[in-house]
Amino acid sequence: MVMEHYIGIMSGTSLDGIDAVLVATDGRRIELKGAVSAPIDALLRERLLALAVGGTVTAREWGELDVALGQAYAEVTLQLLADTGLRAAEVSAIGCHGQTVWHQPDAELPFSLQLGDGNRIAGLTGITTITDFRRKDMALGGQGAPLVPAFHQRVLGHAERLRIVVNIGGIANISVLAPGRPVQGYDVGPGNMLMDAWCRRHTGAPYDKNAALARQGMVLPALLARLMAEPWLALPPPKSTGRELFNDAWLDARLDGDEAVADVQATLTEFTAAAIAQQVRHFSDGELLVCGGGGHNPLLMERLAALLPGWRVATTTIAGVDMDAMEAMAFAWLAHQTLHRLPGNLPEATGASRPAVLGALHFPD
Ligand SMILES: Nc1ncnc2c1ncn2[C@@H]1O[C@H](COP(=O)(O)OP(=O)(O)OP(=O)(O)O)[C@@H](O)[C@H]1O
Ligand SMILES: CC(=O)N[C@H]1[C@@H]2OC[C@@H](O2)[C@@H](O)[C@@H]1O[C@H](C)C(=O)O
Repeated sequence: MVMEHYIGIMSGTSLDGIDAVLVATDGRRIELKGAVSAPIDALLRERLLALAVGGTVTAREWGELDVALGQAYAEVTLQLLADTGLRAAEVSAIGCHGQTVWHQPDAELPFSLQLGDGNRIAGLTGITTITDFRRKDMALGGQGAPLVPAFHQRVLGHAERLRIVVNIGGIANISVLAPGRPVQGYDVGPGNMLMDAWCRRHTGAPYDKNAALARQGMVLPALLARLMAEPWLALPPPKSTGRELFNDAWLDARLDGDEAVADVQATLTEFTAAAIAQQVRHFSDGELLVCGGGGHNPLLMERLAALLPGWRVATTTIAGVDMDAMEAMAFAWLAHQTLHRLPGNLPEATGASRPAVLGALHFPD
């Protein structure tokens, strides 16, 4: 098949910024050609956070955030084109995940909502733009997440070795790539979300850089046990979660209130590793390949290795796929699938009744 260019844009639940990549793909081979990251404007971030924890919002606020994000995604795309020297006409499509502001897969009226106006992206870039990747899967009874397992399988599946890819973004999700078996994939618990929120609340810094704060503290066993007792963690897959569950209120309800800041940070780091390890242990020993920002947290990586003796713990970068580009690459690949009317979801991961062509198309003309 012919190699075509696609752009993938991801701004994840950590709300740390926008990642955009340019790939060449024929659906099977995927080559990374360029990448740009841009911070999300601080005010925009605060407004989005307020929305993501269930704050009251007017239709006007809603529409403004949708447009502001669409504008930001378009600007990152134009930067990527400038950096790589490619013209818009040479890009087949953009796959833009958008910003998740609410995800309720198990409610009576399930939905997952991502903001970022695709009309604006298509209009400003001149490139066909695909958005809203999750709701078709949900319409078919699925969780609408995770969507990356099919892509993980394509780029990191191994003929003989069991590999588990864990994306540690705001939420942590795993893809179990077992030779000769269907891919399994589901969310396993918080990724950086609780660690980031605690650090931000007590130091003002957006995250605990290199685990400096956590290393000053001690794990509090009673608190760790209360965190691990969260019933969602023990639910069988398919399952997905988000900030709607793992937020400040959830943590505060489990604190005594007199804990030292660094001890809570240490305990949250341990909890994040333990919730991932607990799921990985269900499978026989193999390789655990980490992508997403959590792979840059040295304490988290140490704790995963310590909790999983017998597993080789490394980043996906070592296995050949850039850990920071992985998710954006997945949405570039999903755009390829949609444009060619091929399915993007894996029913065994999301629980949907069938594979489906995902997303909403916005043509630039
Ligand atoms: N040097 C570092 N030390 C500690 N943590 C780090 C470091 N670098 C990145 N991180 C963590 O990674 C986070 C960003 O991760 P990432 O970009 O994968 O999130 P995301 O795009 O929101 O992901 P998702 O969509 O999967 O939720 C930061 O908020 C921080 O917690
Ligand atoms: C609703 C939503 O945005 N979910 C994200 C989030 O971030 C990680 C995890 O939770 C995963 O389920 C998903 O993202 C990836 C890209 C996915 O769909 O596979």
